[in-house]
Amino acid sequence: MPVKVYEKAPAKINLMLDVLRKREDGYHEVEMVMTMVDLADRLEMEELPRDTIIISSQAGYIPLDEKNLAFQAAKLIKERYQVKQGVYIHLDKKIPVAAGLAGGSSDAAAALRGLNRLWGLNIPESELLTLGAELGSDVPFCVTGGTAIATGRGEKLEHIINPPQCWVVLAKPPINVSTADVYGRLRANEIKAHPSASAMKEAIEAQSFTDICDRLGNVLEDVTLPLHPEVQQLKEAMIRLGADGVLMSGSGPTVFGLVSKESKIARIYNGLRGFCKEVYAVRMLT
Ligand SMILES: C[C@@](CO)(OP(=O)(O)O)[C@H](O)COP(=O)(O)OP(=O)(O)OC[C@H]1O[C@@H](n2ccc(N)nc2=O)[C@H](O)[C@@H]1O
Ligand SMILES: Nc1ncnc2c1ncn2[C@@H]1O[C@H](COP(=O)(O)OP(=O)(O)O)[C@@H](O)[C@H]1O
Repeated sequence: MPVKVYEKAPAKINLMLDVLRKREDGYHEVEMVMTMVDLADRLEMEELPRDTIIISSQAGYIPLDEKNLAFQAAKLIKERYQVKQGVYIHLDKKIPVAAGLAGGSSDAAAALRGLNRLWGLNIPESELLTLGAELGSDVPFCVTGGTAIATGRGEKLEHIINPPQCWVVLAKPPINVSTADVYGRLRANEIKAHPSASAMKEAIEAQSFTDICDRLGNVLEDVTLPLHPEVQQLKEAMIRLGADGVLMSGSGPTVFGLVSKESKIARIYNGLRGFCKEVYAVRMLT
């Protein structure tokens, strides 16, 4: 059995996000198309002989106790599979926190995958998905990665082919947005324009970059944009600078721009750096 394993935990973006209704359990029934981008945290997991979970990170602004989603993943797997050993998990954070990019969820998913290997548990992926759903709505998608249509509260997945390769420019304004607060403020029965998951699926299956850009849509923008006008300004700046399609990811506040031509990247990246410090130019993970 290995004594140390490594896992990459990539960020997700939502190419479309629709909310159908609020459920009795407080969650919202959603329809989303999700994919991964090449901006990733890195987890190092080392077995400890004693029954303990220790988390460390160079990022000063995330919890390192039981509030950390990687800690919760380790605790869940230890309890469910009666693992007596402990683990030391180091999180090399690269994904901005509370950004709408599922950094915490992807860390939890990477911990599930990594600990399955570290402890030789042979848990099938279907079971990792069930465990993931106990940790958060976005965790199952982060367990598998790829591109998927997510329904239910986000945990039911239908995998589809990846979009065609392109650049993704991400910009996170220096504000904090809470996912629970954004869903809490949404009036699901007052949504005027519902983006279509099937139209986005068709565009991806046709590998049409233009149609993908035309069909981007996220109803959570209805909540976050009026609350934080700088997100709208960032969207406008990205379009002005030449991005082919622009959308807020998840509950925000990160805005992403899809760009097909590499020659445009420097102008967009440098232009955005005038607005905000946290800008990344990465590839779509295909
Ligand atoms: C909006 C999205 C889009 O991908 O991502 P982020 O912006 O967080 O990255 C997700 O739906 C977020 O998923 P995730 O961040 O895993 O949410 P959870 O931890 O399960 O839930 C946090 C809170 O959001 C609300 N919530 C979440 C999912 C959902 N389908 N309906 C909800 O109403 C609930 O109030 C819940 O208490
Ligand atoms: N490993 C982790 N990385 C980042 N944030 C974490 C982690 N564990 C718990 N959190 C908490 O989860 C919340 C949401 O973080 P994150 O997953 O980055 O954002 P989002 O849900 O917007 O994609 C933050 O408030 C953060 O304190």
